[in-house]
Amino acid sequence: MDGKPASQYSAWKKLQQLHASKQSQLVLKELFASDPSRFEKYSLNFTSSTPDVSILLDYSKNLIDEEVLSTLFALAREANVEKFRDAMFAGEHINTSEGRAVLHIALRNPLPAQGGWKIDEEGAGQPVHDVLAHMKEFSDSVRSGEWKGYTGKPIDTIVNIGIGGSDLGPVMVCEALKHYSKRDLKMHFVSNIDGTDMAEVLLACNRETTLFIVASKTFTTQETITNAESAKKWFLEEAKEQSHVAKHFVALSTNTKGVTAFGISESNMFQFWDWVGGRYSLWSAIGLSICLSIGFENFSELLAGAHAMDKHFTSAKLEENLPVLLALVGIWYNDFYGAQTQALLPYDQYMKKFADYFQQGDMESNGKTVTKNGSRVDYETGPIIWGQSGTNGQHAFYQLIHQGTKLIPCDFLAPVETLNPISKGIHHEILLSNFFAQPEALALGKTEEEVVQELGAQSSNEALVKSKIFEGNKPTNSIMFQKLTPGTLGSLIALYEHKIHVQGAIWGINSYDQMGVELGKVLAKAILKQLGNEKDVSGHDSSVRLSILRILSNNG
Ligand SMILES: O=P(O)(O)OC[C@H]1O[C@](O)(CO)[C@@H](O)[C@@H]1O
Repeated sequence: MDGKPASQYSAWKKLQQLHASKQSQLVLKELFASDPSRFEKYSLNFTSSTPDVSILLDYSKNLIDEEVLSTLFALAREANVEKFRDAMFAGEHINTSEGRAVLHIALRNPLPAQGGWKIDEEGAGQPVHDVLAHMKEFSDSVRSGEWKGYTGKPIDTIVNIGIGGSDLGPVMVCEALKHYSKRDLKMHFVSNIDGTDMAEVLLACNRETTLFIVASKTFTTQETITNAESAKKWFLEEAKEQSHVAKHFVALSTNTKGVTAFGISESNMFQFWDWVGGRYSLWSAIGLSICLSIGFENFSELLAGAHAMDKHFTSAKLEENLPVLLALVGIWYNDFYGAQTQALLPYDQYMKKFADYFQQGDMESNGKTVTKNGSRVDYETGPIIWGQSGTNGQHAFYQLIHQGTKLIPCDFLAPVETLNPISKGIHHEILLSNFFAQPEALALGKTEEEVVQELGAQSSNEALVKSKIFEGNKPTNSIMFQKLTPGTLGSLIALYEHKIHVQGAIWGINSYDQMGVELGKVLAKAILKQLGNEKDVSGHDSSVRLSILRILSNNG
């Protein structure tokens, strides 16, 4: 909680010893063979009735036994994980470097009168619900066609302009909940400063029927403001009158001054607060594009699903707490087995952006080298997050997971029921068969004897035999959920958010700032000023200087 280095905990030291002494005994094939109740022991259910959510976490295919697991829980206790969690929920300023509370959980918290927590932080109660009411009113009127563009036509295209947390959450959720979307409302997301991003989207837009959402917590982000200015210029080329902007541009921000200076009136602004981190902001006004796509009721269900997971996280004991479990087994590989990465592999095409989303969520949160009190860590912190939907990934990178030299812990996720049971459900059956087969293959592998038997006469080719051996013993979690509903997605996102929180607490780092993205931004601004004239190019290493000069000579 106070930024104590994790390596100083006695449980940490014991885990180092356990890793050294037990590695050869932690063999999944043998662990399953010797304990028929391993699945019952190492699986957990999360259920909620409103909204209806059912998630099964099977963590039996991890390189753990009772002793390892109980030491991991001891580590969580020694690191005061529960206290740190409660501090977040109470609105304490756990983002110490910026002196801020971390209250994305307040965005999905019902009012205290309706069973929510009381949180003493400006904006965290009624104002959240006032903004939600504004989002409902606005999204209802756009979706019903009541909101008209400057020539009196209803809106049929939404363009969300934002980057990082002001883009990735809305993109991921809109994609994941497409099944629930208003299909005749086209959704676009522009994030990159590369003009290609905006130019290609504008080709698909009609000025009379397009609504631009400028999403930026700070309203100073270079990419977003430049893209928004270009969109406004494009719009005014035909609309002409500045007053028409009000029908076609809204802003989601904490910065009222910046929004009004851009030319968007306060009435077209949806507010949020500095205690909402960008990468945790999809629950806030930043979710307006989600609301427009799937409707306010579904958006509310998404929030309720996350709130249900918040309740679980705050009330379940550590041993039965899904986020805590994911965090602890992650630490086991990250810090003791030397795993560098963690793959997220959803067997649900709607969730194809899930790993992209948590790349920012996890890596911007826990990609830190100093603890909260400023000492350099002498252990590994946040993992590299990556992945894509199954079965596509199987035909791309699974080879390396199965037979490469790197240990890659994987989380497999899949729905019991599909939303698209085409061809009598055969697609889903095949999908699920792969979802079960991969963790099994990763865990059990294939021995030399099995390969020899399989190859028969060809087994005299030793090199061939060796190439077909699967060492196995690769750890995985399997997460099965009933169906991809808004509520379920909300719970799943909150599950991973809290996993990140627990890991950050144990590592003693601040998971809620992102100083590491600043230096590049500052340098880019300085270089931008030099891109007009050769004489201005100074202060760089030779590689940057000569490359800039090459661009300048190309520009004549
Ligand atoms: O919403 P803003 O202020 O435009 O910031 C966008 C993104 O930029 C960052 O500050 C850094 O890349 C992210 O944390 C944030 O999500």
